[in-house]
Amino acid sequence: MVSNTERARAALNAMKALGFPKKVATPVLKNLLMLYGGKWELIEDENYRALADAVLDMQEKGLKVDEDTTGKQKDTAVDDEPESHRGTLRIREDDQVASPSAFADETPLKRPKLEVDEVPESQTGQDKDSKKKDTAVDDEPELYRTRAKIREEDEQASPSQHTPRAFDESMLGTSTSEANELPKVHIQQKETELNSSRKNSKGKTLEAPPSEPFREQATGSISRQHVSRTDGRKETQNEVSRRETRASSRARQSGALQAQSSSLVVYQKENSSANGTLETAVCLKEPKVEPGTMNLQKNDAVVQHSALAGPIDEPLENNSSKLESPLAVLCPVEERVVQGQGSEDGSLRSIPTLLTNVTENDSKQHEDRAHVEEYIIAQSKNGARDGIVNVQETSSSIDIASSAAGEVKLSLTCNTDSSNFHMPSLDTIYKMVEDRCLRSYKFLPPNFSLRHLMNEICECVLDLGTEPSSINHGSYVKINPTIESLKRPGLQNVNLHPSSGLPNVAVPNNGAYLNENACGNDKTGRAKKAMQSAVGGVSNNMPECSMALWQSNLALCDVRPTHDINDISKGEERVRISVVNEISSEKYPPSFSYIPQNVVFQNAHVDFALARIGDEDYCSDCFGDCLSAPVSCPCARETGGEYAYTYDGLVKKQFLDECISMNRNPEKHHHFYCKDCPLERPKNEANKRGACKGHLVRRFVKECWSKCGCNKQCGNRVVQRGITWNLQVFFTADGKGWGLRTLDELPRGAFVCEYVGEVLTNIELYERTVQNTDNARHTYPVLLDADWGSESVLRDEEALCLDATFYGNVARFINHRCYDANLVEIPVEIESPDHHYYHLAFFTTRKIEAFEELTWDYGIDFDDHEHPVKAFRCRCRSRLCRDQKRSKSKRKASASK
Ligand SMILES: C[S@@+](CC[C@H](N)C(=O)[O-])C[C@H]1O[C@@H](n2cnc3c(N)ncnc32)[C@H](O)[C@@H]1O
Repeated sequence: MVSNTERARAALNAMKALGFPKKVATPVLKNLLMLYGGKWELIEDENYRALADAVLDMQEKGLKVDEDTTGKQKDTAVDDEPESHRGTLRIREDDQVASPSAFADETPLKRPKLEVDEVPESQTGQDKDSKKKDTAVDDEPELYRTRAKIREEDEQASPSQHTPRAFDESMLGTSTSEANELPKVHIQQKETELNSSRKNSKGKTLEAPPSEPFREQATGSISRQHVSRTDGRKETQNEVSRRETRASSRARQSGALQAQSSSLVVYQKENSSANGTLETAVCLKEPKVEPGTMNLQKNDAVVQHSALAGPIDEPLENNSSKLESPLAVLCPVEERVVQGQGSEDGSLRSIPTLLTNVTENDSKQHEDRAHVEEYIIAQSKNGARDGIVNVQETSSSIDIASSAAGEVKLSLTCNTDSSNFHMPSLDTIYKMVEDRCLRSYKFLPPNFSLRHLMNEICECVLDLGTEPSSINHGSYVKINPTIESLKRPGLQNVNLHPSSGLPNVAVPNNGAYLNENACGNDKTGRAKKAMQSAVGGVSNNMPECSMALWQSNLALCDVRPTHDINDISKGEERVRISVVNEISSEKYPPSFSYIPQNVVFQNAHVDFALARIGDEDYCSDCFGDCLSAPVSCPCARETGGEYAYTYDGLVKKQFLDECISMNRNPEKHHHFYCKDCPLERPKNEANKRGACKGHLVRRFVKECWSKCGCNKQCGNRVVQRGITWNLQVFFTADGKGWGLRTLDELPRGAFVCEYVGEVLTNIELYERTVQNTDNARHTYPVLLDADWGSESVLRDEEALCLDATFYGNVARFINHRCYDANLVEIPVEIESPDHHYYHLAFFTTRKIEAFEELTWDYGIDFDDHEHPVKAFRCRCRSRLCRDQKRSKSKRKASASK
């Protein structure tokens, strides 16, 4: 028996003979082997044709990338290219639609073919000439010559198989019998490209009667490829059966996975040729097999394919009764929400379907699992799609189906008016969804990846579905999350983020099974891992986009603690910050991510460039401790030439008094009124924009920093050294929830902590609060408006605030106290001399006893109903409580009426 090593060597040698170096061919071979589930015969078939094609595809892809990087290069390349190649580029450029390659980023094997295998009969003489010229071997780029060479070898190696020749002139004029032997996918794809290219590159459509569906496709925006015959000729029965026979034998080799997809090709082709309407499925992957004839159950799937099966760009037929679906994708009858119904207006409906395939090599027990993502857009007239596609009348749906053959399919159905629909690239979809999730849920760990989540979902379905106790082979899970439903509040007892939302999940047949196993009790723990990996390993910090499946299971499982009660900062601070609750049974504060320093959420402009720090803003000449120097350095300029701190690291009395006074009696201090207030700008849309309410002009402390000559122990560096006192998060006894207290006695003027959170633009904050339909309990965001008066116009990205709701430090636990709070916030400049961004540091307003609660005055106007965060009923118990005063005056007013 020939060993794998020998087979690999032989394959690489064959590639070498074709001019592909080992280092190029090796990774492709590996990929292919994975995709083929270790079936060497598929690779060796036809003198390694599949491998050669894959290598070529990869090279071709590389070529396109190069071309696309510079416009100039692109133009030049196009001019020298054969028409067919040019066409492919044009499709991308002109139609602004993701090209096949755009969907095939994951693996070169996903790239569709670009061969000239056949030209439609309707092609004009002029076209033929130009085609001949374009494809003449002499004019071909090396890539094409190599392809031609492969084809020649193929023919020599297995002439009986009628392997198509590339760039054979005899194939350019008409559909020869030889050309008819080509795998249909190649032919039709090529035709599409040719037609598109001609139209796009020469500014006119040169061929084909408009009645042909593919013409519409090539010029429209919905789809770039399809697999229908485009020569206006219906396939003869002989051709169909010959093709099917071929496919059948190939399918036997390659297994059910390939055959499943292939069956669709047959179906689509037959219907398209019979009908010719614009109902198209686009598959962006190249099959190595032809339409198959596996004995599949009829299930009317709109789109089916596999990692190994190829571009299926054929028009779909209304009458879907002939459409065959994979054996395993059996939709329980009760799950067929809509059968054979169209959109309400009867218009075309586009159904982007996202598929993730997981191929298992049985013998290796999951070792050679290959994940391949594919993209298909299917369009069906009048929604006549009964079967596995679950059509929601008004919203989108996601269907998951798994097969005994190890295939997991996720299909996403979106109802839309398709008249101006064009298919975006998978990557742009991922990006947009991630951006939206981030905007809506605010709580995605930085490494959250939708792509990863998709793969993990498939793996989980597969793992759970292949558990011995499972009864769900061929089962069908229906999930209908819309962005809105994702925002719905999460389960209360799950201890997830308060703003978590759940998609609606229906789990026919095996709901109980999933509940038992999805919490990580399955053998592989993959379900739990999926959760964690999708959100960056923090399972309990699940964002709203997590699936209800996982969340409901969490409720039944022992979940990981939300926080470490010994140190809520998880070691991020210099001191440990413990958590205690002596009042209620709530063990931990609600989930949030602890960060010791501010992080920019998205659009905030925060510039730490050293070059921006001018001579007047740092002390290059200082050495050691600036406070000990005989003369104050430039860093003291901000505080009138005197440092703000004492040798003991406390804020000096005079400066502190001034800051306290500003907080307690803001009306006595200078306010700045913007002409165009950034706080009012976002209200434009709602026509609620009002006049600037004024911003208190505050005093800043400026600390020395990296550009300065002094050392880290310099007395003018306090806030940047972080928390030094022992603090504790505790549950308050007076109904304020969690709070922060000191375990040490604190002197007056001591730095306690900084308010740390996400740096948002005010627009982002506005969007957050407006979108906060589920009333997530926000901590109080703080405006960084202390120096807005120094700018004539503040751009949106410079009008910033801090929000600690989702990411923050201990300061998020500091409760409010009206007027006589024991902490005062002071703006501190550290890294950046511009005051759009600065640190907000809390200093003690008086001596504070150990175990005293720390408080600060949020500056709430309890009558201001426009504040982003709805005011609470104040329980500060200060004699000067503004809320109490308000209540009293309200009571008085109503009593006097
Ligand atoms: C920044 S958080 C403080 C931490 C919060 N207590 C907790 O449990 O997470 C602000 C929230 O605490 C509560 N809070 C703060 N000060 C309060 C006060 N004086 N009276 C009543 N509730 C207060 C309010 O719910 C407010 O929205």
